[in-house]
Formats: sequence, structure tokens, C-alpha cells
Amino acid sequence: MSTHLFSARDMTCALPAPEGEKTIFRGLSFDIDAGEIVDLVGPSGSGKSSLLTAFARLNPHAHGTMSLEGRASAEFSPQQWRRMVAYLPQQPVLIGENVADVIRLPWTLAIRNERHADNTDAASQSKSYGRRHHRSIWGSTHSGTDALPDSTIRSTLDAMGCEDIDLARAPHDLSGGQAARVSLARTLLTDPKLLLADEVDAGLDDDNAAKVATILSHAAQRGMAVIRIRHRPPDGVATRTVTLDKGVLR
Ligand SMILES: Nc1ncnc2c1ncn2[C@@H]1O[C@H](COP(=O)(O)OP(=O)(O)OP(=O)(O)O)[C@@H](O)[C@H]1O
Repeated sequence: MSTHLFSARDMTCALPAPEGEKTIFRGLSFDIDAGEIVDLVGPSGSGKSSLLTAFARLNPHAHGTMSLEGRASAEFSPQQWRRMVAYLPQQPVLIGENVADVIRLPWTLAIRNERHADNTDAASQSKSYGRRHHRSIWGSTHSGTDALPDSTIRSTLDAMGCEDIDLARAPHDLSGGQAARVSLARTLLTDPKLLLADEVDAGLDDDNAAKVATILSHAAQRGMAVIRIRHRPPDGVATRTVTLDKGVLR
């Protein structure tokens, strides 16, 4: 489709409604390059979350044409796509007994899936692409702890300015700011190419919001593309801002 890292064309979202269909947006186009941070703003209810979930192929009411690094989204299974186009919701969902387990969860699930895939003969071309890809990201197939030892999690969190987060802490004992950063760290460690951050700094104090912005900024410097939905005042981190209003992106 293009040479952009990610491109979307003709994105349309229409919800079932008593009077027929309610169109949230129609025919939207969007491009983003590696290393960019784009803020997506607009009035409440204008469809910002619907657009991001459409990009992540998580929105059953949306359709359009998308590509990543020049490859059409249809070449990827939804799971393969979402590993590279990761959607981060506002409310962190932290599953595990402690922070280390929470961060390791994608590896644990991937290894389980890999074992399942290796035990079946349904190795289509797209599946084999997925296995190669995730081995390259996640390295080991032995166990979640082998693939992502505590020492790696610790050093990664420290490098993200999360020295205050104890790996042994139960997720329900984390503050809102810590929970937001753990959720973000878990997703960044899976190394997506495009991160879709849906109001991840909403409800945080200024200090924690700044920490989240710094983490995202460093990820972008390493080549990740980031789209942020934000309702806070501009923080100087975005490379550009786009507005979604009345179904139009400008
Ligand atoms: N699952 C759903 N079922 C019914 N209506 C929905 C659903 N999801 C979103 N909507 C509607 O679609 C429209 C767009 O919602 P969306 O959450 O995408 O907007 P938004 O711009 O992200 O809003 P906000 O800034 O308040 O989070 C709204 O009118 C909303 O009520």
C-alpha cells in the first residue's frame, strides 16, 4: 500500500442502532512512520477508541484496508497482527500473583500456544510466519521464567524509571500510576511495532503521567510508532496531533 510503517485506508465503523445503523466514521485514512508519536484527540464519543480498536483488529463493527511494513493485514492472523499492533486499554488488566507474573503473561501464553501449534499439523504458511516471528521476539520455548527471567524484568523496569515497583508485589497492591506503568512495560517488552495507547495516562497524577510519557518517548526513539488518545493538555512528546470530529480525521 505504501512505504509507511502502518497505513490504514477507507476505515469505516458503523454500529447497529434501532433506526438502522449509526455511522461513527467512514472512509478515514491514516499513516504513521516508525519513531512517531501521534496524539489522537477529539470530542468524547467521536470514535477515537473505535478507531484504535479497528487498527488492532479488535473492533467487529469496523472494516477497512490496513498494512504494516508494506504487508496487507490480511496476510496476518488476528493474533499475529495484534502482537505487532498492540492495543493498550485505559484500565490495566493485570493477571498474575505478582508483578513478575503479570509481565511474563504474554510469554507464558505464547509458549503455551506454541506447544499447541507444534502439536498440530495445521502449519499453514501464515502460521509458520507467526512462529518464526515470535521465536525471534521471545527466544525460548521452555518456560515463561526461562524466556523472561526476573533479572530481565527488573533491569527493564529500572531502565523505564520504575525502580519503585517491586516484582513480588501483588497487582492489587499497586498504585494507579504503578499499575499503568506495569501494563505499559508488559506490552513494550513484547516489542510491538505500533502501540495504540488509549488514555493510558488518564486518572494519573502529573508525575506519573510524565513517567508514562517518558517511557513512550524512549520506545519511540528505539523505532516504535505510538498513537496516544489523550484528554490531558499537550505534554510536548507528540510529533503531531490529529483530531477526530464528526467522522472526519484532520
Ligand atoms: N460496543 C459499543 N456498543 C454501542 N455503542 C458503542 C460501542 N462502542 C462505542 N460505542 C459508541 O460509539 C461512539 C464512539 O465511541 P468511542 O468510545 O469510540 O469514542 P471516543 O472518542 O473514544 O470517546 P471518549 O473520548 O469518551 O472515550 C459513541 O457514541 C459510543 O457510545
